[in-house]
Amino acid sequence: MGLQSETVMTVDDTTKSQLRAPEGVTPMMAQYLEIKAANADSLLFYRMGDFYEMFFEDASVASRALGIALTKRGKHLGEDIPMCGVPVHAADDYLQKLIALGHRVAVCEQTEDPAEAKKRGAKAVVRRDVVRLVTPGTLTEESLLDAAPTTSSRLCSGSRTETGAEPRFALASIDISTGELIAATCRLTDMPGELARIRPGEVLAGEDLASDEAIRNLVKEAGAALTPCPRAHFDSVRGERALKERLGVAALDAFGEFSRAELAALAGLLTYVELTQVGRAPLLRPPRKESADKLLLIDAATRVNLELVRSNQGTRAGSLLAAIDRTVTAAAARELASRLSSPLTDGPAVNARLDAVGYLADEPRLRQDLRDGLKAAPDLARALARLAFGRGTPRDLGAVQTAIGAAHALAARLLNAGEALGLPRELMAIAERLAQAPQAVAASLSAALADELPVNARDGGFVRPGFDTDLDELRALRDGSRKVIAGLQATYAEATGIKSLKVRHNSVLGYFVEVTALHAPTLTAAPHAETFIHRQTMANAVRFSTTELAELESRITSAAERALALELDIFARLTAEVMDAERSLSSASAALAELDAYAGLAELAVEQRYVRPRVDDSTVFAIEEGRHPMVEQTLRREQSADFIGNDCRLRGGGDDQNDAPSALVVTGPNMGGKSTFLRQNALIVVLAQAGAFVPAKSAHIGLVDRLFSRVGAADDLARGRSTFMVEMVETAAILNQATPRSFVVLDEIGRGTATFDGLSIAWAALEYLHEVNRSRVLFATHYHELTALADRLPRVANATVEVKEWREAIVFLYRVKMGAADRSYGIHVAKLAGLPAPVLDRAGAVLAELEKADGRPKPADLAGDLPLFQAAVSTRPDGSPSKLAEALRDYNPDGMTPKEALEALYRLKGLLDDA
Ligand SMILES: Nc1ncnc2c1ncn2[C@@H]1O[C@H](COP(=O)(O)OP(=O)(O)OP(=O)(O)O)[C@@H](O)[C@H]1O
Repeated sequence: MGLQSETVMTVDDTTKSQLRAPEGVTPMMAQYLEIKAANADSLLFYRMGDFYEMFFEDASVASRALGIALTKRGKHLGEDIPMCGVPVHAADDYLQKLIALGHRVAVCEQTEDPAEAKKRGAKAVVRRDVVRLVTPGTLTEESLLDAAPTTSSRLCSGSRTETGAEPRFALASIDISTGELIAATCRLTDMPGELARIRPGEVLAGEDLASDEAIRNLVKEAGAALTPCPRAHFDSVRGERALKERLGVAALDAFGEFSRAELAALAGLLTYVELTQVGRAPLLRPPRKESADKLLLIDAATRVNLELVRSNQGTRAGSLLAAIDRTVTAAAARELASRLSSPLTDGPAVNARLDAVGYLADEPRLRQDLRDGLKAAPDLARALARLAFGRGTPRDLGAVQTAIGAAHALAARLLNAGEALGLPRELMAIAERLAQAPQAVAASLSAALADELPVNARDGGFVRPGFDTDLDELRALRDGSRKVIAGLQATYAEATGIKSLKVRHNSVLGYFVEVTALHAPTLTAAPHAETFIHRQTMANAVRFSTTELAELESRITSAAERALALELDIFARLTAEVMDAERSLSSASAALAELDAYAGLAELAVEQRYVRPRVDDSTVFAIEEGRHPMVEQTLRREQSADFIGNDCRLRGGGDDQNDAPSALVVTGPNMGGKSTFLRQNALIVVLAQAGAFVPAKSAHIGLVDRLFSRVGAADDLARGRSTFMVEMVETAAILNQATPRSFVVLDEIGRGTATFDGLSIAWAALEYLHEVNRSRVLFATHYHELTALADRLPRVANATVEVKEWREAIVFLYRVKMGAADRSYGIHVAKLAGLPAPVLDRAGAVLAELEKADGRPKPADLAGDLPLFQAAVSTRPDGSPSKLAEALRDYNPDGMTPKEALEALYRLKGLLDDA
């Protein structure tokens, strides 16, 4: 097969030698070894009855990985064969675990009935074949594909376009569960962001590319498995030809202009899919070209920092996606996740999306009707994908039928509303695609399918009575015979005079007559002995068969078998009919998801009071009373509290006549709301350019080309870098990439090192952003010294979060106002956090001293000038004796009565508490 992954188990040399010598082995083992040798890089799930068995090294690896018992089965070359197995019905769970651990699994099924094999001789082995390879990027099982839309089963393939100073990479990706196919090109520096956006489970690369250290690290950091494939798979000519063939088109131009490298990446992808699915053709939607210049570039760290589709805990809950998702179908939730992951930079496209949201926000009745209709629509995309893969079920056909009906109903509702009001472009296009859902297919399905559909085609019974006369006849024969059998019980009971005689069925005897032991002699004696043939004696019952029963039974069986075969034929025909209409069905399914996404965003806008942002080509960023989508909802839910909206006005581009600064330096106490303010503005950019309304009173956003958001990093020891190193690497990335159209959010950068070093770096970075990058910048810092920059640089201004002091405590107002913070209140916040009083006192004293010194203190000075901890109780920050010390000095223990001494003690304690 030639596919190898570095993350998969490799077959060790002993196993290889075991795999080689098939002499003297049982025919079954010989078959196993042959199949295993052809799939040496995968664990082999070898179907035996109701189990998938694994042998040899596979068994040891899998039993360890899955925590299942390792047993033995027979001998091979004189040694026990290790074996373990998983039941077929639970195989999905085990597959999932193995895939998550980076293994690949070859699923080997019996491809003929054991009865067929027997006909070839008693020792003949049932034919088996690998029917597919399961790898992280090629999962299709519903249970494997965690229904949550944040997890993606994308398979990605990369190819390098040019070497030299700045190589570019073409990335093609497919979502096997829906057939969505995308190609794009990016620079190496943008690869981490692109991979974080696509979130592939597996990345394919030609052997040369896959051995590149930088590429391997990138893929590893993206959490995907890297699978090296032969160079020959990445042949652009072959890719183009394969795509055209699959899509039945003469040219791909209609779908976009694909570069040679993109076609090569697509070729690698399609070849691998073909190999892993062993000839079965998955669903393929026409490829979409994503141009880097049409997408807002968000690097990997920013995606994590802003929690776009996953929270920092790795869950969907807590993410921006979870906060804004009001869609009613899983497909639309996936669509929304993809829009949030890939906001646009194309103004007209953004505004077209906003038009659609705005229209539905203004039409509550229409919105409600559409949402009700969408709720009733099944997941068409996944049903189609399963049918394409040959893993479809009658219920998938039913889903296609229902979805076509829903599509037409929704199209009619939209067009009807549009007649009066005129639909915006996006909704009109959706209505047209929905109206093209193939009604003829729905008609065939509704004529053929029964009302209740089984999960499995092999269960039969899904074809509607009256649809096929042959099938009806066979069913009548089968059911008629069953009735005759039911009647036979009465006939036999009367003939023998045994009232308790029963006709029963089991899988060993088939139909049989059962009487109690007491009555058995009646049947074994004349005249009944001729009719009733003894089969089995149980503790209390005796079982007999009769020729009549046997004949009826074989009639039933053959009628049932023929009926099932007919039904399966009909199933195949219907599936083919659906697949012939694949293009228009895929388009309708995408339209359903988009409509739901728009209706969901409109619902959100109304429910959460979001407004339509004005989006244009300027470099303005003007937000009035902006809010943080996640913090706002959490506050309301958990504390019934309102979020305080804050304005933010910036203008990038570096025009010194700006009416607004290009950079804001935000200072203020810890916990005051700085980070929240910074992030909410970045999130507003993402929402607006994804085509959603935003949490604000008004918003005007000049399209942003790159978005950066960084927090002074936490240690990344897993990657072997210190806090400071991570921070500097990330800051470097921003300074090297941000443009006058970019939006940069920096939260406490530079704090990971010695104060003055950190301050100097933060200072220089801000100057550089101001002079060179000229981006829109929000810069939160605890270095108050940075506020001085506002006086030196024309486009830097200060902002601070307001607090009120109240009886030595502080109250956070969460209001951002222009100007610098007068003090930092760090010690107040430390008090809120419950630091012991002596520590707070001591910190207050050190602070006073530092402020007096107005510069960098020498540790020696501090030690010399200030009292130590032990003394803190007896001295004030200014060094004078405390009240406690003074009171103590006045006491004369010898002159006190016990009562007075006790009172004095109480007083001292009181003074201590006041301290
Ligand atoms: N505008 C607001 N309205 C209401 N509550 C807010 C607002 N902003 C922040 N908060 C509340 O204050 C908490 C702290 O805010 P945030 O983390 O932004 O503070 P910070 O100034 O960045 O603190 P630190 O400097 O310690 O990181 C938030 O979790 C939220 O509960």
